[in-house]
Amino acid sequence: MITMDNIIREGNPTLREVAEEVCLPLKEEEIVLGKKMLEFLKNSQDPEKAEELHLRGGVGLAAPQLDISKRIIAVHVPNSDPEIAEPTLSTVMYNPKILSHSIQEACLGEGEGCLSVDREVPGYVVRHAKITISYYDMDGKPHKIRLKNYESIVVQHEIDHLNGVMFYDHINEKNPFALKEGVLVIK
Ligand SMILES: OCN(O)CCCc1ccccc1
Ligand code: NI
Repeated sequence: MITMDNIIREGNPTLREVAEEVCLPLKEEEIVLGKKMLEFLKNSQDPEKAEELHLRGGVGLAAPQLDISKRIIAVHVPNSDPEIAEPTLSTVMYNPKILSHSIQEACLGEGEGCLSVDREVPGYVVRHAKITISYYDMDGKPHKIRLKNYESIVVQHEIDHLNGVMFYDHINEKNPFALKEGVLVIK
């Protein structure tokens, strides 16, 4: 089971590498890794398990954060409506790729954090508002989906990890809360 001890922190060079694509058909160990990454996210969002295992809550995780430089990410985004148990996006993505994106940009109103960054880094992380991505799932099945709002932001944060990019690389150093005209601020 993955715990915080398995997550490497900023300063580890793996976080600045461009990760390798995985080959199809997926190796058993790559499928098992994906399942463990998703399990970690679910545990991190379960109050009892998170406390018991000392987990920071996470909605996404990328293999390089486990010191595995492969293009594998997991996302588990709960529904913003607490009445709805079904997550809005819960999957493992192999070789995720942004095929196209909106001109419009967006950012989270509260900024971003990262399980590999043990400090607050205030500021707007401006990203594409909408993206169309392709990826393979754990069964090796190809997908092409469009994402917007919070899900789009999370997946871009994770794909950044596959390219050695950290969220604070996007923050305007001079004025972290500078916002160009028309950028959508997601609450
Ligand atoms: O890479 C995963 N991670 O460090 C956990 C936090 C994920 C995340 C947090 C804020 C906005 C987008 C994504
Ligand atoms: Ni991160």
